[in-house]
Amino acid sequence: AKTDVAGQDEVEIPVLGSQGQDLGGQRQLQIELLAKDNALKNAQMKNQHLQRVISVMGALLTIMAGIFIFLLYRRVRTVRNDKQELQQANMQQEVHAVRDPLTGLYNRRSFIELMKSRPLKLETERREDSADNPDCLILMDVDLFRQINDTWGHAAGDEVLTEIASRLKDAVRDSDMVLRWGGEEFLIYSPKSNPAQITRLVARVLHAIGVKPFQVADLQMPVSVSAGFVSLPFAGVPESECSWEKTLQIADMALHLAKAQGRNRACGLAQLLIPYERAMPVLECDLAAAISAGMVELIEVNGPDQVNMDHSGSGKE
Ligand SMILES: Nc1nc2c(ncn2[C@@H]2O[C@H](COP(=O)(O)OP(=O)(O)OP(=O)(O)O)[C@@H](O)[C@H]2O)c(=O)[nH]1
Repeated sequence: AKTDVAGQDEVEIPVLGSQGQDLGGQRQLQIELLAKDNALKNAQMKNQHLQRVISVMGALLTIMAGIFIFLLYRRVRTVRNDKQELQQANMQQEVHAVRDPLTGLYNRRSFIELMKSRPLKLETERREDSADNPDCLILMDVDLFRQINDTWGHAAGDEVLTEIASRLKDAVRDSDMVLRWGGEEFLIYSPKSNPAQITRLVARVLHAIGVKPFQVADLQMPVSVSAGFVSLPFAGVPESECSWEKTLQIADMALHLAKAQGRNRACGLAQLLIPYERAMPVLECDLAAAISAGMVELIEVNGPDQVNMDHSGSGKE
């Protein structure tokens, strides 16, 4: 301590001046830095939290999108399956509407539909060649089929019908139509066949059925058919006068004549030898009388020789 003029000691006041200010400033700076640091950490924590929320939300969204896509896929698949099933059902219905379920052949209904659409064709394409190349109807009935059923059982009978269908299809041209007319009756519709072709086709059909016994399980069965055949239009008579239904009735009469003459054969009615109006009433009542009276020309086709047509004995190999 210094002594002043009055002899009193001068007290040395510490110089806080700029040093103190520095300290205060540093502390302030530290506080600010800490505050900034805190703020940064807070911001980082908030950021991390936000990121976690975003990740969770993203995961949730992904899961939900996955579930949505899965459900959508299932729905689309179900709708597609339903549609396919419906289409298949419709197709089956269509097939059953035109096909016989046992043999797979066309059925009676499909033939009627075909005949309904036929007059349209008649007007255009058939005019020129219908006289030379008429269509042909061959109606067939399996011989003694009841005996086959009674002796070997209904299932064996069914197999015989299926095999007949297969042999008939093999015997005809691609353009011919083979139908199961009902029960043990079959029909071949052969468009545009001349008379010589018709006779050959009928012979081929009888041969296809009768030449080789049918193999059913371990049985060997001789099978034959009888047939009646006619041209359509019948004997050149316009269909406006003799419709396809009436023509088929005439084929049925010819078929019964073939049965009466001993089976395994076919009878065809070709030309009328007197006018249709006079021939028809006799023909419808008594075909044999109409033939012997020279009203209609008869064509006969024999089937192949049969070894033994009696099914009441055993046909086991
Ligand atoms: N297995 C089987 N039999 C059938 C079917 N449809 C009809 N039948 C049988 O066919 C037989 C027809 O017999 P009939 O009309 O008396 O004539 P048939 O014994 O063939 O004698 P003919 O015609 O005089 O040679 C009957 O026994 C019917 O039950 C079928 O889908 N399956």
